Amino acid sequence: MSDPVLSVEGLQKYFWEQNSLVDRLLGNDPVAVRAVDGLTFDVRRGETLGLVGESGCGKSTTGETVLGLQEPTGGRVEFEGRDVYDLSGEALDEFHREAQIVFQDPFSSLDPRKTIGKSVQQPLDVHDVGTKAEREDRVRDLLDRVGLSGSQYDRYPHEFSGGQRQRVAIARALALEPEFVVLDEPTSALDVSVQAQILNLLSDLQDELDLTYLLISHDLSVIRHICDRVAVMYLGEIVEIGDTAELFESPGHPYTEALLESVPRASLAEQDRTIDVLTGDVPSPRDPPSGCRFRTRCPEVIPPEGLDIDQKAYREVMNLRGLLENRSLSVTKLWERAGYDSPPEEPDDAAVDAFVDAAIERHLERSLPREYRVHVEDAFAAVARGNWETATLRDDFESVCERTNPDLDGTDHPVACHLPDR
Ligand SMILES: Nc1ncnc2c1ncn2[C@@H]1O[C@H](COP(=O)(O)OP(=O)(O)OP(=O)(O)O)[C@@H](O)[C@H]1O
Repeated sequence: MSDPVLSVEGLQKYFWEQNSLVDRLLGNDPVAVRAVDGLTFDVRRGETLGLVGESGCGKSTTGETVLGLQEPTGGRVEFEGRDVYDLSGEALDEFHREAQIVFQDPFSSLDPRKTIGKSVQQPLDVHDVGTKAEREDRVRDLLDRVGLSGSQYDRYPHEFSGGQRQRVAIARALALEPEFVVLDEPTSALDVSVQAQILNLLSDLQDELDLTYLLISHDLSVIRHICDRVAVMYLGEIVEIGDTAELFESPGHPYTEALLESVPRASLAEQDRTIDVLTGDVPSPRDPPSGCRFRTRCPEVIPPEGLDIDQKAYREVMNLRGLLENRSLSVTKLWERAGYDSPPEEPDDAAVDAFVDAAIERHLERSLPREYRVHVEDAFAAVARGNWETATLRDDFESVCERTNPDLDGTDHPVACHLPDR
């Protein structure tokens, strides 16, 4: 196993909202957006590590924070054994030369008023590399290397297609002969027909120039095509890391499995799937769920010991518990369903019974055994009487998944899940 080029430990990046002077004057408390919340991983020399996950799970923030483009909230990043956030002067300059980034959108990452030659040359000018003539020669050579031509030095970005512009952006990222490149969705803005060409170019350049990549993508086919290992991110955390082939064949985390299931499959045999695909939205990183962050959508959330109900019924109860704990059950609508134009001030027993029936009909499609159903009925009755605090159903239905956030365990293929040996 090769040594790491980049080692990340406990990395955090929070953005702060409601943090302006006006907010302070109005007495609004700042709200943390926990975009990256305690990541630990290595990127090994010469490999491509993929970072995959749904939109908003913190991939780009991770890429930018490890490069120091965003200031970290906590944690360490070591590049070639040196603490990146401690660097200054010449050592910081060297890091900026050795670690580069290619962004998703080649249309906005290139200055339309500059020739592509000047854009690629800019990092060489900034770092004062060689003579002017040597810099120009290097740029022409780079343009050849990325499948364009040195003779296109004086052309402007608008004269190029999306794929060609991304080649220019790659040439610019390579201008200073970096060792490590973050590729942030490098093909997402391109036509499908061009995507494979750019991925192949990146692979060829990696071999020729001994590069190490951190490839950020939400697209599993891109990840599978180019990555040696994959880290799966969910809501600011890594839930699984493993070799690409192994992770695709035997995903260890229910989230990874659900992500893989959400990719359309070509073969008929594979289309006949029984596992649920991902449903619901990713919760907000402003207020992530307690315990395992995936538990609000997980198809395998663990019921308390002795609770003998099937997973779909348990999911229904867990969704209901979310509504009760957030007090977001539509009480007025349930009273309407129960036959009341507006919520009665002091409902009598008959009114409460009608409310409970309406709520059960609305929120419990699956039948629960009588012994469990009474707890749900009691909770709805409490809501009908306005006693939200006694209606959490926590005592009867709480899962280990909401109490404790599982660690990323294991050596070769670490997985953060309470279910052992899935
Ligand atoms: N400057 C910012 N201020 C506040 N919140 C931010 C800021 N930048 C990102 N976020 C939030 O941080 C979270 C992670 O965003 P990030 O862009 O890193 O995710 P991502 O996985 O790369 O998603 P995408 O693929 O959509 O870019 C999101 O909820 C996003 O809204």
